[in-house]
Amino acid sequence: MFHKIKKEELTWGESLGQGSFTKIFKGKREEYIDCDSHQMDVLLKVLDHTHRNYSESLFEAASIMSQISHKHLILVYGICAVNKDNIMVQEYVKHGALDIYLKKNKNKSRVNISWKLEVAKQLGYAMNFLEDKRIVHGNICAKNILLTREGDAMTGLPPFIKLSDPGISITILPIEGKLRIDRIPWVAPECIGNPRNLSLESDKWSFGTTLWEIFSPGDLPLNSLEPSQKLQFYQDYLRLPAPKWSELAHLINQCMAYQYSLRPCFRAIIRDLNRLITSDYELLSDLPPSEI
Ligand SMILES: N#Cc1ccc(Nc2nc(N)cc(-n3ccc(CO)n3)n2)cc1
Repeated sequence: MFHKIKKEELTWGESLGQGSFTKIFKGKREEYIDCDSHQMDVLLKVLDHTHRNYSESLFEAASIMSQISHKHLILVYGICAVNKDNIMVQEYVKHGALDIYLKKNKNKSRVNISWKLEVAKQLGYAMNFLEDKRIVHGNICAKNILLTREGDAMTGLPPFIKLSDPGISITILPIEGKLRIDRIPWVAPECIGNPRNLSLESDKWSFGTTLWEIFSPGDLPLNSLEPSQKLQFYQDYLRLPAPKWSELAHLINQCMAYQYSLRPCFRAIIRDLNRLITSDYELLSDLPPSEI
């Protein structure tokens, strides 16, 4: 399962924002290694009291991430459950979530095509690792990608990302609720009607949507649609607006195949991303970065 962390070990810092069910805070964790104390930065993810009934889903998310370790997966130290608070304690990632970073750096030259391809490839490695272990993540999106290193185009230092925990699983969200529709177009079509269809294949669909997010300058897909129109999008087998770069559009559409057996495995996705990386340089000559 996961390590139980005592309240006394934790010191609370500033609020860093909130998700749909949780609030996140910076914190410090006191830990004793061979009897002298060490203070380390941690991220405290607190389940809202109103969603206390979702606590076992938060524990499940922590448990999944605690069972495995990989350089592109977030390190979860454990859970601290005190009176009515349920807190997931994870490593503190310096630059936070990718969706916010992309918005903030929308037209910065630092976040160029090779930067985005590197981030996409690292996510592919994390997903390939999970696929090899037959572990379903269930909530792949730019909000759950964390940036440990911004990278530096001058020195050629690439960015470095870690995939965060999946948070509250869609399988326990009420079927009629808006909360599940809000996850369109990240959640695969086969999971909207029956979330039990969450699978390694549905993670591939979400990867496709996340690729679209990474290459769209900070836009949210289908953001302008009402919930009913989002459902209709799937019923009409519609596609996200294709990026101008046709090879990228092709890869996104392969991942977001409505027929889940047609979605490529992550080994194939990584191979295709490597092809884009090598082909990318001819492309640079004729399109400004924001026009991909
Ligand atoms: N300004 C600012 C700022 C915000 C957050 C961090 N750090 C961090 N560390 C983690 N381990 C996880 C997260 N998350 C953020 C959203 C989610 C949802 O998954 N996680 N943020 C650093 C700077």
